[in-house]
Amino acid sequence: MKIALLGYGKMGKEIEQIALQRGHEIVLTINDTNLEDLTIENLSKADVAIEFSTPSTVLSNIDLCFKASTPIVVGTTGWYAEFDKIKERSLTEGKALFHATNFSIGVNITFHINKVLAKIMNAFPEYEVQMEEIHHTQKLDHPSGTAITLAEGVIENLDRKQNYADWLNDGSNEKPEVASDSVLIEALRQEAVPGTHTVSYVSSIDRIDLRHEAFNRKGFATGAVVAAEWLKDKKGVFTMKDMLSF
Ligand SMILES: NC(=O)C1=CN([C@@H]2O[C@H](COP(=O)(O)OP(=O)(O)OC[C@H]3O[C@@H](n4cnc5c(N)ncnc54)[C@H](O)[C@@H]3O)[C@@H](O)[C@H]2O)C=CC1
Ligand SMILES: O=C(O)C1=N[C@H](C(=O)O)C[C@H](O)C1
Repeated sequence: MKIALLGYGKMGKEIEQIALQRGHEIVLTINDTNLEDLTIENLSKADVAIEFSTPSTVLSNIDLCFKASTPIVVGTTGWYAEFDKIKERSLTEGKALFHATNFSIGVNITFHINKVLAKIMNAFPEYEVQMEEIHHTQKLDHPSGTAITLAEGVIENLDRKQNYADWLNDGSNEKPEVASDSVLIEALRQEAVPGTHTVSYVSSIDRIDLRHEAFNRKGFATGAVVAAEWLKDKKGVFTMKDMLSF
């Protein structure tokens, strides 16, 4: 498969290694030093594009891939406010889009358990739910896309929670008070952490933690390449649940 890598930073480079190991060819790599190569003509030479760039560049990259009719796998986070518009456009124009806030199998298993646990906790109002995400200091968005997906899983299944609140705990501010129907997501930034997410249920007598810790970026990168292989000849909008069998 011929792959275009839109975003050739930490994730783009990790994806390149996995793609080559799986027998694919990288026909285009884009970062902020060669944007002149980011053309519809170049994109149309790829069977699929894998997009891990920045929250401020992802939408124009999706637009270019749609114009080139190149299926696109999007891992970039921090753009989901625009998701409904992009989905609508993809469906009406017959394009192919695969998106996920987290491509790792371990996190997707965690997403599933999180929903089951939230449903169980309806019967136990003495537990308060809270969330924490820890990432490297270069991360541009907060809370992480994964934390938002976890919060959505709680909100869909735990009747006493209706929304989430974001707290970037960088030492300059106090823990905010949040309404009782809100899940607080605490975002911490620490040197070189690939991504750690914890959903906690805390009562006055004990605490239950559901925690996923990525040791490196291989899980994210492998998931993105497998998603690209899966997407290649499809049209429509897909995510990990469509590809995984649980
Ligand atoms: N869904 C998932 O499983 C994962 C998602 N991510 C997300 O992927 C994104 C990228 O993460 P990293 O690789 O760690 O960031 P990074 O900062 O290391 O790399 C971003 C790259 O995008 C490039 N870039 C800037 N403008 C561009 C443009 N117009 N078109 C294409 N590339 C452009 C930059 O030069 C840089 O090379 C972030 O939004 C992050 O949250 C990261 C890991 C896993
Ligand atoms: O920026 C990152 O690094 C990561 N971003 C994704 C997110 O926002 O959830 C996925 C992973 O946690 C790493």
